[in-house]
Amino acid sequence: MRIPYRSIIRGCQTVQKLLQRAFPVSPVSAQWHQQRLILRCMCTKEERNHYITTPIFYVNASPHLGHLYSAVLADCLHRYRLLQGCNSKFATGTDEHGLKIQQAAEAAGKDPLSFCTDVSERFKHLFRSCNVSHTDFIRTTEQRHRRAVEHFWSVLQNKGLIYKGSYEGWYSTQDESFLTPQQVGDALDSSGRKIKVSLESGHKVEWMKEENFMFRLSEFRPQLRDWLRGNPRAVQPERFYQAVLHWLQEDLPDLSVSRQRSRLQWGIPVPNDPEQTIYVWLDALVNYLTVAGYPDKYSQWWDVAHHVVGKDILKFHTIYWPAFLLGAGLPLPQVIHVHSHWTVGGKKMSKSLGNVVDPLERSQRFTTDGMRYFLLRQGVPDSDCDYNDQKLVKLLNAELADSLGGLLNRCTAPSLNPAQIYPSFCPNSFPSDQASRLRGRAVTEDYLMLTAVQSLPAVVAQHYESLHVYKALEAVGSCVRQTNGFVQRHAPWKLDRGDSDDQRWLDTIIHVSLECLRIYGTLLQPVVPEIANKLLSRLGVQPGERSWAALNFLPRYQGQDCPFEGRALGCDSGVLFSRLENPNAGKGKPAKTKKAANLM
Ligand SMILES: Nc1ncnc2c1ncn2[C@@H]1O[C@H](COP(=O)(O)OP(=O)(O)OP(=O)(O)O)[C@@H](O)[C@H]1O
Repeated sequence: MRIPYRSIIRGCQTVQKLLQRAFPVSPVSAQWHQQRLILRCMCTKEERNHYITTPIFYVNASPHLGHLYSAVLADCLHRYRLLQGCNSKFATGTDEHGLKIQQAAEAAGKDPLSFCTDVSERFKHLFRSCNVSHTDFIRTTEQRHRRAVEHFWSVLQNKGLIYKGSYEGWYSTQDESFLTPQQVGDALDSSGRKIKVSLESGHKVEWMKEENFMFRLSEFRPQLRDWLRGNPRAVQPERFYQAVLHWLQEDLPDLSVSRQRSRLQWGIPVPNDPEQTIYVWLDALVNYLTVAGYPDKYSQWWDVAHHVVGKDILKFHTIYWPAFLLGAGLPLPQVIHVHSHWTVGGKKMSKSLGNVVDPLERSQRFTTDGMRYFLLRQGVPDSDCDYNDQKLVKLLNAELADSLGGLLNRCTAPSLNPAQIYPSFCPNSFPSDQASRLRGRAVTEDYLMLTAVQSLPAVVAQHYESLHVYKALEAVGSCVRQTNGFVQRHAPWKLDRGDSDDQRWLDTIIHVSLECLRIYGTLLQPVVPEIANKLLSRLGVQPGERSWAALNFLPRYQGQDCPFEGRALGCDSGVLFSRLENPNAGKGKPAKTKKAANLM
């Protein structure tokens, strides 16, 4: 049985109330126990496998920032699952068939396969450079995929769901999409000629009339509605779920699933009918099954599939794809996570429009983790986000260089930490029981900070799971600010080292701050793996001590042993994140570090 995360949280909230009754003097204790409970429940045996996919990207041109965004969102979810101790399969790849590619290859004077190989390699290179840790990269021109598509087609055909018919209507080659008359409007092309366009994408459409194979999509409307009504979290966020339900109120005509071979040669031929080529979207969507192992052994992964897709392909993933799967008698994806678009000057960044930001060049200029952090910190699944270099530099300097990097500098600076160790925690200076608090040196804000950091893993987990990564990063950022405030408030550099009480308090301040940093570093691994590694290595946290289960914040406060206390810090490999220059001031060279300035 799977226990949804929300039920765990609700259950934990009930348990928290009971614990608060059991530990009336220390609400923090109750939270500590709540967190343990959540950590233990996180990855139950039944939830061990996860299969995460990005869309496969169309290779009609080089990758842009929007593609990298889809990939790092999915990568973040995959890395988070691994941290939880789950088995996670993470697939991405390239979509290589269709008329657009046939035409692009012709224009480039190349044969389609070498054209595809060339662009596919660019996607692979980008993902490698940006630490996208996919476990499979599929190309739809591979033999394993052709076999899966042919099998899938035969299953649908044997069930009587595909029939030979005649399609007449509007078609957008640019979107590889069929449109109803209501989805089409008038426009003028660049030379002022009247044309018909898709109202949604603005791309040109043409009237198409040809004999081809049709899929009985209309039969699936009731089943699709039942699925969505019974699974209100199947499409997230909510606004996209509502959009799909709305579409399902309208007519759902049967769908053409092949093109005449005379028009489209670059694709998989329909089994037993060499005059027809399989529709590129049916071909592309089956990639998720191919990677899971279809048609052989696939249920281990297929039963736990999560798709991450842009809103431009919502209909394909929430109507066509589930209908094909229902037709083939296969389970539906668990969740379809939808995200909005990166825009430039308010317009969707798109290969066809050419208004693209080169993600490779930007990640070289602003670092890989800088780009990952910016995309995940600013990208909001529900609404579009405009890309801007200045905004990026400002955000990275404030949050990674000054706030997080500054905190690490302070706590590891030889001036404050001459022994370069994880110093001791003194329970008398920071007592956990209410009665002794007046005798300690910690103040109310310090206790509030502990409570915030204590509950941070559960907060972050919830946001990672729903792919609201920006909310997770907001929560981490707020705790980092509180920890900086803690250090600033007690100004350890002003304490008298000759006084044993002051020295114990100084050590406690540093111990607590390092513990906070350890939690931040562990939680940030899915977003900024290199920075998190640098931070945790500097703290002396070993690779085996970086999992979700190892979070266990500030055990000394609970009277337990802390494995880090007294341990030597790792070596100093420089500032955590070098400040970037404003792109207007110079061409994005790393600015002088503010290491000294960050110290006090
Ligand atoms: N501007 C964007 N912002 C966020 N994600 C995007 C953006 N553009 C594309 N994507 C991601 O890439 C997926 C597939 O995009 P596709 O390969 O069609 O790129 P495109 O630039 O939209 O191409 P085209 O302009 O040829 O339609 C989208 O579903 C989405 O996941």
